[in-house]
Amino acid sequence: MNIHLLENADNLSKEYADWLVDYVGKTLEKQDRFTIALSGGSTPRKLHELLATDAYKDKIDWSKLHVFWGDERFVPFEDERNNAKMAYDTLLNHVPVPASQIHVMPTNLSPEDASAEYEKLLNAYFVPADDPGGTDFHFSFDLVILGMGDDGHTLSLFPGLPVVHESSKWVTSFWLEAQDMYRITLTYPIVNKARSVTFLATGEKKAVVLKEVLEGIKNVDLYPSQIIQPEQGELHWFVDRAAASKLSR
Ligand SMILES: O=C(O)C(O)[C@@H](O)[C@H](O)[C@H](O)COP(=O)(O)O
Repeated sequence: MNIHLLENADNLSKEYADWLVDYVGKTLEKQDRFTIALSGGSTPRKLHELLATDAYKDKIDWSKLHVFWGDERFVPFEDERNNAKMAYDTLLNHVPVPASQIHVMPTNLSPEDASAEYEKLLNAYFVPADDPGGTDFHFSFDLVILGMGDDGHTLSLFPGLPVVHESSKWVTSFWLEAQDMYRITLTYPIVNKARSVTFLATGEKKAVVLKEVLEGIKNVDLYPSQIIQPEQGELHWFVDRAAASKLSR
């Protein structure tokens, strides 16, 4: 695991943007597409806005990006809570990713149909045609960007819910009582097959839970972020000083 410790949220966005430019560039020297799953929440906003500035826009070959989401609040696209809307407003409306390569989690179908359709799409992207059962399938996304809630959740894997352990599907949906809405989310097995997984966590409200997630006893029901452990890929945590303030190292 790699921990990138930055002074504050602005520095973190800049460090992450530089890391991303480098990683996308190196990956595209070896292959001609880059698959990325974006996160919802508020933390990635600054990063998105930075990537959309003139200073960064031209450093990434956006035409090669294939964009997905890690999870979605099951509200219409126009709703301010919709994760895809946030990403369009802050980044995707400002950079030239071909529309056919942007794969929003649908919220205009039933939650079950939406997750089944998204899973089918991921299958088509990641399971080699000569290995339909996916038995020799090593990697999914080139990059998954994740956030972590103050309660230790990531994606829509919330503490104490069965969805944390879902392993028979890559995408699932469920009713989230606490927020009075359905959620659609990637599950841990497909995320753990990514080549690189990066968490972004800032602010003192995350300090206690970050310590538990990184240094505490493993208990994924209490701290679902702990279930994210790439099998063969890299795990990076980008944290600011406030979020890291309780870590012992
Ligand atoms: O849709 C969502 O709510 C998420 O994708 C969620 O997992 C998010 O990443 C964390 O809650 C962190 O959110 P913040 O960045 O706002 O702290």
